[in-house]
Amino acid sequence: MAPMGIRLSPLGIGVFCLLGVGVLYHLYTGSLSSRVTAFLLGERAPAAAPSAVDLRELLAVSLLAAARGGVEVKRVRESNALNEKVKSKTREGADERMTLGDQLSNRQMYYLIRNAFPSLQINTEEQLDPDSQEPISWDRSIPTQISELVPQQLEVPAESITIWIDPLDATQEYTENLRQYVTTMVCVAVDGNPVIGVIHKPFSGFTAWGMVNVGSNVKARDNYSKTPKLIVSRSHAGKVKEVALKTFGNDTEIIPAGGAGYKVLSLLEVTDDNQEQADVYIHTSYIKKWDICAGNALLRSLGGHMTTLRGEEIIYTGSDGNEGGLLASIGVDHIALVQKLSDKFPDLDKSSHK
Ligand SMILES: Nc1ncnc2c1ncn2[C@@H]1O[C@H](COP(=O)(O)O)[C@@H](OP(=O)(O)O)[C@H]1O
Ligand SMILES: [Mg+2]
Ligand SMILES: [Mg+2]
Ligand SMILES: [Mg+2]
Repeated sequence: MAPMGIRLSPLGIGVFCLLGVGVLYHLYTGSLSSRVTAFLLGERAPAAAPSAVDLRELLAVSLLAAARGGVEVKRVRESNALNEKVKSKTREGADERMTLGDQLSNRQMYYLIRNAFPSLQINTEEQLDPDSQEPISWDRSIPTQISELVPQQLEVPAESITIWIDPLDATQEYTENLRQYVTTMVCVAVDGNPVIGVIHKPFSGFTAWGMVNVGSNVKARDNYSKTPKLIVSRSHAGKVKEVALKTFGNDTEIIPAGGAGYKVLSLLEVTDDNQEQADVYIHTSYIKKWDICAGNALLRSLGGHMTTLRGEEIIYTGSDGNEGGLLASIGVDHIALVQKLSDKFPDLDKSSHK
């Protein structure tokens, strides 16, 4: 009989003893004691550093970022207050322009991704003012088109990821009000390989995305011409026409167009008005990785290729520049194209076509 007339049931004693053993075990292993200590000291428990990131989440946030950036791009263009500046010169001496559209889109896109994934490496074209951060957040929802395609998490180590953002591709054409060429782009590279690409057209609302080995919302066309129609830069042409005509013949059709994103879309079956079609995209001068990474991932997700003119894969880590020119194709023999180029230009090297 217990004191003061309380009777302890044997079951109650058993449960109490088990709880006691559990508490002692947690204290011993330290997990509870550290949490109790943190609580007593008023500390917030540190969030576990996420060492793995779900690629489905990265695709979802990339789509949202491209769309949010696009809203700014469109709004600024429609306001007609572009606040255009020359920020620098290209190696060839052309003006590199930047507008309020580039800057505001950059801020939205960068902080949306940065706030959702603070530990990831993000490389974006425009500079950010650390004093005016954007308190934008992502609700972590994954669109059904993605979750249906990939029901399971696709985890990769956070350290393996590099994100490339082009907040406004075809700035030159944007300033000329050639709206069809303008895109916003996000790319996710894993160990330097382009894996997720998003290209969004702000003025039509069209978006193309692809994830390598997973799928895409667009397709390659059914047919590509054996005498390829080439698409090239209209504002940073360099020696591309000379190279194109000498390689593919003087009768080759060449389409000058703005934007690296736009030119990749021209190789695909795209249900968007104001989108020309071509068979091969060639660029002979220097170009930055944020201009080409999304298109590279998108093409790869559909079985296409984007390489240097020499056929080398482009690695999306480290320096932001691509030196070896660009050759992009799908549905044709890419190696044969590389061979054709090097037959005509045996001395084609990293510096000869800037
Ligand atoms: N020689 C060069 N040097 C630097 N950037 C270049 C370049 N050629 C093209 N680009 C960039 O690549 C993108 C597509 O160019 P183009 O329309 O001439 O094909 C543009 O991106 P932005 O508009 O994002 O700056 C442009 O600035
Ligand atoms: Mg660009
Ligand atoms: Mg840009
Ligand atoms: Mg630019």
